[in-house]
Amino acid sequence: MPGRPPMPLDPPDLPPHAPADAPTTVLPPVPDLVAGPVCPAAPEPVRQAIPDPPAQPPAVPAPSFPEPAAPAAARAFRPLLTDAPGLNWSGPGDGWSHEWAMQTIAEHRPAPAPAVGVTAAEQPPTARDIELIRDSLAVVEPVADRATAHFYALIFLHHPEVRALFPAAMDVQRDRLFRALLAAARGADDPAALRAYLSALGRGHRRYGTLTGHYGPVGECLVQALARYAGSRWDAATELAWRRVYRLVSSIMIEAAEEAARTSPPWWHGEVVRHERRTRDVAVITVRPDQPYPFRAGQYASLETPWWPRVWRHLSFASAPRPDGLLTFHVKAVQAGWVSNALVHRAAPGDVLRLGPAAGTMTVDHGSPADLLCLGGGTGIAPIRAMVEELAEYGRAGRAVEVFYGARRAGELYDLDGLRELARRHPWLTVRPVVSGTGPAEGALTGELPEVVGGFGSWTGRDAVLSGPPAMVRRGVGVLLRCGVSPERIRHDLVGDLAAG
Ligand SMILES: NC(=O)C1=CN([C@@H]2O[C@H](COP(=O)(O)OP(=O)(O)OC[C@H]3O[C@@H](n4cnc5c(N)ncnc54)[C@H](O)[C@@H]3O)[C@@H](O)[C@H]2O)C=CC1
Repeated sequence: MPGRPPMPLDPPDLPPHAPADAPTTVLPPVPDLVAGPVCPAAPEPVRQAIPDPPAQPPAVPAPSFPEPAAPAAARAFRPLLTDAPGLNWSGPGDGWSHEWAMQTIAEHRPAPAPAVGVTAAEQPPTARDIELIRDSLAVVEPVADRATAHFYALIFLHHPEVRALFPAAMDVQRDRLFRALLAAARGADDPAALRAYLSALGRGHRRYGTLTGHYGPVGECLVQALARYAGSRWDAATELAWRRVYRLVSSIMIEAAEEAARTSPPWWHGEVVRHERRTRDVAVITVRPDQPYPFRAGQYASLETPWWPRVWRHLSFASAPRPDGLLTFHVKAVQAGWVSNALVHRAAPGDVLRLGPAAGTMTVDHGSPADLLCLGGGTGIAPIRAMVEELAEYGRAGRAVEVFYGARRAGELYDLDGLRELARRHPWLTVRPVVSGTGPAEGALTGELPEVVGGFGSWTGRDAVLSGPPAMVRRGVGVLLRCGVSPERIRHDLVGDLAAG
């Protein structure tokens, strides 16, 4: 058995870059804010007035499920990791982290009563509150790892019943929480978008087992942790600001979760029915959900594998809703990616995954008369493939769709045959493979995907969708803006990230 880490006063360092599919959180206030491919601030494109818009895809009716049903023909879940002392550094079940947490908390006893009146904390946040929150976050940012470790230590010590909702390894989780707080503070400028996002977040948190009663204690722990690490920047006005914002955030999430509980289960089970290795690292996985699963092309789901309990990873649907109800995902095994490696290298037909509800706003606007330009990089092609399928079913006649599909090597264009097959059947669709690395690239354009698209000249008047590595999306947006695409016509899955600069 691996030895326990020494007993430092500080928790282990966070990895500089969290793997794409590292653990996601299970508690409010905003843990998933940065975990998903789509962030809340995606602007709704300007809708044109057009006669007789084509039919939208029918929404799959969501039946009422008081409790999630047992999966049909499910294989028993056999977690790979049920006890990992070296990883499970945080939580009352772990002696090392327990000791550390006791020490840190003893140093800083919970603040007595809040310094502000209940009534004041119940008021909606003001613009000044948002400023105070941003100021205090700026102070906490350099010590974010300690602040978030302290936050979780407080939760796990004072509310140990909550520990079971979290993944065993908490390191990436800590990083996510703070980045989420930053993203929420930034998003406060657009209350409508933030509300939409928080509602989705509240619905999504049902899959973790989050209950309405968890929000209050979590808020208290958050305020205490921030109070400790905001140092002299913390005062009564800042505390009031945090309480108001937290109250608003949690009320939106709770309302959405309770609303969703009336019509849909907190999660779905999905049995793997097909597993195709397309390259060494990429698998295309088809899943049969145990109940009707409502979604739109361009959205994504959170997935949990049997091997890494409570570790969720976002994946886009790679096909439009179809009559047999099956769902397809494209997964690339990334370095240190627990979920992605399990899905690519271990999953097989018969394995049962868990799925959270569909989320994301990068859907096709069938009311738009504009031609559509799509940039898909690597497995980022997945939602674009789904959107093309949906357009084939419901798109308006005469709307041209151009897909640029980028990879580093020709052999990595794992979905090119399928896209070309679609293009053969639908003359409105053009598919252009783009290869950025050296090596043979027969039939493909060469160069970095954004620059290749920019080389085509003006794209004025188009709707555009981008999906792929964040750097590609960022550069792609810049190129499209320079090529005449209006900002409100550009959709991608990194809006919050881009807003961050
Ligand atoms: N699996 C899924 O359902 C989805 C995945 N994604 C994301 O898509 C990404 C796919 O990653 P990989 O397949 O490894 O792609 P990759 O790293 O192999 O790159 C794919 C394409 O993007 C271009 N690219 C990469 N970095 C670039 C940069 N800095 N500037 C300009 N172009 C750049 C490459 O030249 C290539 O054309 C991941 O970040 C994943 O999270 C996004 C949406 C859905």
